Amino acid sequence: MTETAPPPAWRLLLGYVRPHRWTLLGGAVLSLLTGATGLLLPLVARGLIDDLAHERAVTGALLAMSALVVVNAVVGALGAYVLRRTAESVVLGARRALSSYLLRLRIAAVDRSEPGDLMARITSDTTLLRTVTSESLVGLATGGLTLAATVVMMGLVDAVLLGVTVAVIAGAGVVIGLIAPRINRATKEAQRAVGLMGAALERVLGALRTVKASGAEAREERALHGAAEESWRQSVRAAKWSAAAGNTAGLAIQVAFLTVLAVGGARVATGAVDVGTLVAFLLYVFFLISPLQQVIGAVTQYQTGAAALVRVQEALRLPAEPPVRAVPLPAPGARPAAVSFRDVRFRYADDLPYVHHGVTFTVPARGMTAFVGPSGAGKTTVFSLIERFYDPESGVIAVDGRDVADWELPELRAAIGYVEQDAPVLSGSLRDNLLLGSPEADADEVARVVRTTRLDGLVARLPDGLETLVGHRGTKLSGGERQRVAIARALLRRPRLLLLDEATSQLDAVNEAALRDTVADVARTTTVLVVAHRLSTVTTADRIVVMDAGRVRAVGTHRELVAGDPLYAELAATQFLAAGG
Ligand SMILES: Nc1ncnc2c1ncn2[C@@H]1O[C@H](COP(=O)(O)OP(=O)(O)OP(=O)(O)O)[C@@H](O)[C@H]1O
Repeated sequence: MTETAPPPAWRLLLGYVRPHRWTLLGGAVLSLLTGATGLLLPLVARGLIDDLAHERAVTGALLAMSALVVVNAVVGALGAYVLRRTAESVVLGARRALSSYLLRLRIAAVDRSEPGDLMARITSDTTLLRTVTSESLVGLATGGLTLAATVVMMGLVDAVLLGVTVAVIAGAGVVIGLIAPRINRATKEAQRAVGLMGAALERVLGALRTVKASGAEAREERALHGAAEESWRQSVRAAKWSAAAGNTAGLAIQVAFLTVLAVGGARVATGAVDVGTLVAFLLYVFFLISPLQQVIGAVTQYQTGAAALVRVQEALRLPAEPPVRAVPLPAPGARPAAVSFRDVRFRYADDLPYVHHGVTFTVPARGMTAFVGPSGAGKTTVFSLIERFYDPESGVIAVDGRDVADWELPELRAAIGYVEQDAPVLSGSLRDNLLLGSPEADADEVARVVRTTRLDGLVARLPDGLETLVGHRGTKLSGGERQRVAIARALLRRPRLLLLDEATSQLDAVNEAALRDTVADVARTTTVLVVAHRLSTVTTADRIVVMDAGRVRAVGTHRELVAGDPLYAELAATQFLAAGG
């Protein structure tokens, strides 16, 4: 992977804001208008008092004042709404981009990340873009404009005093320049701690039963509290520097006021300027307070947003698969797929040992092939490579004689039905789970597959049938039921190639026999690869591939291998039999 320097945060921010630039501009104009109508009010009030003093009719002035008040309130509310809405749209844009991207992440990237941290980046970090959009960008624009206008006015009044003021403000700028990176760093650390907390939470909630059964609540609690406290500590640090930055504005104005008073007083004494000019100038110095505060606020807010943006961007730089386009599933009766591995070498990461040291085998279309071998031999990895969850370092993996690297990913995966060893079931209804990989399957097909996987008894028993919610990760189902759901889900895709990573845990004898018949039936029309843990599976297989320590050591039928391969003979005698085959 070539590493290019990440673009600066402001560029990233503009990227997210660009689609909303016109509404943002509209919001900024509305808030400027609100300010302007507010400024007009004293003028109209002065007119009203004038009218009263000269006993003129005040109706006009009263109407004008009322109109101004109403316009101020309405435009103010509208402006706030438009800005907030735009900011929410920026957050939405970032969340959509990030969630689409996370779904496309390469499995290797997910292996190296913490899901809880990625979740925090989508939820918590993107939220920080809200204020940076509505306050920072708009504050910088409106505050900057007012600041520039005031400075121009000051220049018209007296250039020397302007020089004094600008020098003081520049000093404040230097202080802010020193403080801003600290806010950025502290916010980044605070958000990192939020990510750690997400990861710690995910770890606990993903295995709450094990945590409880291990009596590990107190230790896990300490880890969670530690992350929460770290986030607090860093947020407080950021708050401290933000407060210091905020006060710099007030301090700069006080210093500017005193310096202008001293220098201006001296200039009045020498007759360079008159008292009126000095007073006018001092009034302008006070006018500076609000825009200066706005600009400094914008700078500090920006640091917070920039820190979050960098974290969002880090996630967007993880290796991902190309965007997928929907492809149809194989038509009923589509021909089964052939699979071959030629001298495949693979390791999960550059710093990990090789898992495949030149794996070679050929599986013809149709029929059942079982992979057996000691734990860790690299059997499941064969499936991961066929699905292209990972790419081999060398060698060729071919489906239908075509290198999987040349297949379009969605097309390759559409041809395959994959049942993982731990048979994951997603939260939602039973129907959602069955139709996950084949949303278009009709009721008859579902009913047929439910029958062949012997889920019909379960469905009949459940009060809501297929609509029953299965709970987080399918906790409301038994282990065996989860396996059957996973198999049914894969079968509904009418795969040309079925990858079945047999669970090491047992199904009950009746269900096991039924599923064996189903898989044997499927193997008549489809290519089935099974990572086998049961003797009953290998005895029905057309061929068996024996793997050991990342190599294929023998291929044959059960009868041939029992006679010809000592490792297989031993596995068959111990492991399979022990597993209840
Ligand atoms: N995502 C991963 N990242 C790093 N190493 C991995 C990963 N998955 C598996 N491994 C390692 O690769 C090796 C082979 O794993 P694999 O799951 O292919 O074995 P297996 O033969 O299917 O074992 P079992 O029969 O126990 O399921 C193991 O040593 C394992 O520790």
